[in-house]
Amino acid sequence: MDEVSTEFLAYIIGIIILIIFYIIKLPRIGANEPPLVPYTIPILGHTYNYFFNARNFFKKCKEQYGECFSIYVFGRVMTIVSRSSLNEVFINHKDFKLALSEFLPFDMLFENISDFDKVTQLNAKLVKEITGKIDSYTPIIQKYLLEGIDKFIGDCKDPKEFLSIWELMNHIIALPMANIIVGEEVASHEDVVKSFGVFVFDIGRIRTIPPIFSFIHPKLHDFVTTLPLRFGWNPILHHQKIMINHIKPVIEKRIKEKKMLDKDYKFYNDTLEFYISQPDFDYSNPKIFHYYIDVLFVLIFGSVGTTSEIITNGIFDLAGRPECLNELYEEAMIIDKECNGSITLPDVQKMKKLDSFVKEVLRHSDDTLKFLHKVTSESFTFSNGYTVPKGRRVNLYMDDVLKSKDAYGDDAEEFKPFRFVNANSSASKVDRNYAVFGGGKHACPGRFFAIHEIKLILHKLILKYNIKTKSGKIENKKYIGPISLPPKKALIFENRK
Ligand code: HEM
Repeated sequence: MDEVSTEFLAYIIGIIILIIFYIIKLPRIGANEPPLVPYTIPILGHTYNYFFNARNFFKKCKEQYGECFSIYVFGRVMTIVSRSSLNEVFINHKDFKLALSEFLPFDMLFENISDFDKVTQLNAKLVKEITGKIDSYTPIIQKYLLEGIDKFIGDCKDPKEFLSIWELMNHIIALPMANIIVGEEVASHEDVVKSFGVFVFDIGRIRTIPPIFSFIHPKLHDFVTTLPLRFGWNPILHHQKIMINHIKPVIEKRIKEKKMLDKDYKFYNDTLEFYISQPDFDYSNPKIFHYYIDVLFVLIFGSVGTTSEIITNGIFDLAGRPECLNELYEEAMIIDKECNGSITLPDVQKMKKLDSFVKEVLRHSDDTLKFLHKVTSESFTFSNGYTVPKGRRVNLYMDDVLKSKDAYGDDAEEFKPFRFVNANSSASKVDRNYAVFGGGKHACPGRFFAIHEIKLILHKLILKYNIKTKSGKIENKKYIGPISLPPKKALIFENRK
């Protein structure tokens, strides 16, 4: 064969491969499914709009296609569910499951856990127990928050500029969280507290690769992103080692005490006691002990980064609005005077303006879509008649819920810090128009604890510092497609006179 005909053959084969690829990748939508929004570029589908124009794109799609519609992103169909149907996803646990593994390879990260549902149930039980004792934890939270603020922000007689505010807040709240979760003795080690603070960011590094390989096949993306793990780089191992080294001697000590004191044994006020008291707990069996260390890290993963993200958003929302900061300062001063600086649970409950502010911060978290689920039953039919098949990715249109004019009025888009002051609607209350903590049976059990801690730290920061954005403006969040992250801008802290 001469050179020209070889080239021609290669060209034809290339075109055939492309056509086959195109046919394989054509989205298939069943008869009764939510409509697929048309698109112009094959294979790419709606990926560009999903990534670079999320807010406007989903608004237009809803106006045109209604409550439920489907889009084609990263080589797969995804159904978007808006406000009226969204709650059906939360309450039908047999049909939908939160698809966390789409973001992180949990089964590879936490090698000692085989049943994540069991772990979630155990941690949910633990969190409900600590919520019941929130009053007894308040002095511990307060003590270590103050220690963290002093250590990481300190004296700002001369204004100080801080750049990585989310990391800063993570380090501060790691202190009270570590003291409550693993207890004061274990948390007295600096590397333990540091692990609490950086663990979420270390894991997050796996998430940084956008799912471009999913255009070929989702499994290829999973394979590529887990390559470092397959070659032995697991960001958890280092933290596990630290925790095992410091927790083991404390457990040994407590078990000895228990034997010696029997009924007179005084339970420590931390969640380590909860794990130790589980019937199958055995620290001398490495398999069981390492399993519980992983369970502990799942709790840290779900509790520290989430809380510090909202605190960070809150500080930016304050720093850009001096009039709001002043009004909250006045409320904080009155409460601080009444309790002489030592806050109790009823004092936190008195912070009505702060509670309303925190709720508005959460309402403005600004994720267009959130809570990616997967259909786990054969199919699910919404009350509007649309059916989604098994395996379908279902994402929730949070903007449509949290910025709903029906629920929040014509000014729903506006940030109004004191919107809820007289509304008898606290920041931790779950309802269908305020789904920031999920909904149904699995709604976040840590929300009372989280709001309590967020209010406490903001109260202490507002009392101590005047906080401003360096630019003097309200800073925008960072957007990665339909997901938002706190602004990555500088803040100035200055002591109050
Ligand atoms: C502002 C901070 C927080 C936010 C925004 C948040 C949000 C959420 C969300 C959206 C869920 C899933 C709900 C669902 O599946 O429907 C969840 C579950 C959970 N959260 Fe939180 N969370 C926060 C803080 C915390 C804290 C501080 C703790 C622990 C002290 C915690 C413990 C849990 C647990 C154990 C679950 C699993 C519940 C279950 O599946 O039954 N969370 N959280």
